[in-house]
Amino acid sequence: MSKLRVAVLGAKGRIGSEAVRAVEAADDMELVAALGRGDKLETLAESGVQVVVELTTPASVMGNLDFCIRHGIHAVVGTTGWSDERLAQLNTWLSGSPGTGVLIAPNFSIGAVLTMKFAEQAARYFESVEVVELHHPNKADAPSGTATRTAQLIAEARRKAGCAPQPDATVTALDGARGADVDGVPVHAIRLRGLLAHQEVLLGGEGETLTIRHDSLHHSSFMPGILLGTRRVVTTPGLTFGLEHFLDLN
Ligand SMILES: NC(=O)C1=CN([C@@H]2O[C@H](COP(=O)(O)OP(=O)(O)OC[C@H]3O[C@@H](n4cnc5c(N)ncnc54)[C@H](O)[C@@H]3O)[C@@H](O)[C@H]2O)C=CC1
Ligand SMILES: O=C(O)C1=N[C@H](C(=O)O)C[C@H](O)C1
Repeated sequence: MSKLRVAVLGAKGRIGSEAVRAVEAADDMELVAALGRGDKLETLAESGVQVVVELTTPASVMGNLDFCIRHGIHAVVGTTGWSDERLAQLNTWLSGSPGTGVLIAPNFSIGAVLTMKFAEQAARYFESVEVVELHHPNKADAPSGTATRTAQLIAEARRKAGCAPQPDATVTALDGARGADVDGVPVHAIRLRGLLAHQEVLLGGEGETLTIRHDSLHHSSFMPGILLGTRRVVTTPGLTFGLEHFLDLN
């Protein structure tokens, strides 16, 4: 059987360099390009690549995906910074390239995907819910893509269940003291040397609390998800948002 031809964009970055090693080690994949900032995207077309793993920056990702989709190259995207406008733009591009698949995964680690799922399930049973994400201090964006997605899933679950707004009697607060408001869910971002990527979802009801916590202790935690996404995206045209769609979670 022929090997899947894979390229990594952001190949010298923290997660990109780990992804290069993971693709090289996968028996069913061949690494045909590993590009960093400033490298020419035309190299991709010449390499005969089938799937690009995009792990760069929010400023670079749209240009890279525009190129991939125009050339019918599937993409597995871990880069953060997704807005409704950006997703709509991607859908427009994809409609002009039927057969091309793009997976955007706010988080590739199975534990983080499960944290989001469990938080979504628990959200309607508790009066209060807040998200705390904790990352290494070199992270460029806050709150994390994972925390933003978690809060959106929680908010959607609470809306569907007809939950009342969360109790919060705060009248005066220093800017930022109550975190960022993501769809009505407070999200707090901590940056601390020694950490990698961690998240807690705190839920509170009458006389009880529930804490769902996940810790990524090494970038290797993201690799099984990246490899799974790479194998599945070639047979999944259009836009898929979230690795959970490639996992049998129901
Ligand atoms: N979805 C997930 O599971 C994960 C997502 N991430 C996300 O991945 C992104 C990268 O994270 P890190 O590796 O920690 O950052 P990093 O800063 O270590 O790496 C980014 C790399 O991309 C390069 N780059 C920038 N523009 C480029 C372009 N146009 N073409 C090729 N390379 C380009 C940079 O020079 C840098 O080497 C961030 O958005 C981060 O939040 C990180 C870890 C897990
Ligand atoms: O920048 C990181 O490191 C990570 N970014 C992603 C995010 O913003 O959610 C995934 C993970 O948290 C690691």
